[in-house]
Amino acid sequence: MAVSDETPRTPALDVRDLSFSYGGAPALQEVDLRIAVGEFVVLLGLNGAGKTTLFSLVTRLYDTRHGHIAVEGHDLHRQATHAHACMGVVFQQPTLDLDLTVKQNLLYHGALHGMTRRMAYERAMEQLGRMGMQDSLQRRVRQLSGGQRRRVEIARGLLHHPRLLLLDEPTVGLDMASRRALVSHVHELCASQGVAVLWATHLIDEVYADDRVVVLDQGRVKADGHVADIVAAQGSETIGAAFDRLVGKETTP
Ligand SMILES: Nc1ncnc2c1ncn2[C@@H]1O[C@H](COP(=O)(O)OP(=O)(O)OP(=O)(O)O)[C@@H](O)[C@H]1O
Repeated sequence: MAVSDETPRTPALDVRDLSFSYGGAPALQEVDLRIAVGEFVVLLGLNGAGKTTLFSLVTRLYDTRHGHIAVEGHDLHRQATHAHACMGVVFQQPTLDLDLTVKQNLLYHGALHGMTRRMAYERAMEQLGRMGMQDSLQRRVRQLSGGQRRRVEIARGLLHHPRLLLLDEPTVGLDMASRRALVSHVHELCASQGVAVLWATHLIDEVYADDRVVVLDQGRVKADGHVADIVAAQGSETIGAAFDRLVGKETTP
């Protein structure tokens, strides 16, 4: 039987009714979030909104007790290995080994994902090549700039060809030019490699005019839509003003 064009594709990430508390303090409340294959989504929230907690649950650093998470249709609990194989992660705090070379860092990650050295090397060259960083393969990470290190982390996150890339405030500590370049680079990756991306940030200038934005505030999703729709729904002029209104930061004239 032919599959209808209208058959919904399995989302790259499917989060349903997710709640989480630290002790008695709720950090996430009834969060729903679906990301389609190849979609770029900005998770926008102030410090403390719950972005990192959400990442910790999706990457299974914390255990989900209330709610459901699936990656590419793989339930995070019952099919954890498959779910993990489908995701790449760039954490808020850099996790490269500074004393190893770029090559050593990437090949080690490849080994963790069961790749031969040759395959990991070829993929490392492929990913670094996309960023114009092939020449950095033999350099120690310590010798790289902050922006270059972030690119290596993204290359590492993509080495096992995940369908979903999670980035938690990946531009922290970078100057404006490096931030802009990184945001642009990940948008391009999304378009050219069909990778779904969840980009967490509190910086409004990282949002592109046609991005889909999920506004998280005090653990709740306050808005989920494309920039123009959120701006219109809030009766605001800009996404910055709409965001301020949604999180109650609006200043009265
Ligand atoms: N390990 C922890 N123990 C107790 N409370 C925590 C812990 N981690 C986070 N929280 C609290 O949970 C809430 C959400 O924090 P979280 O780090 O997820 O937010 P965030 O949006 O990622 O913020 P930031 O951008 O500052 O990292 C905050 O109120 C925070 O104080």
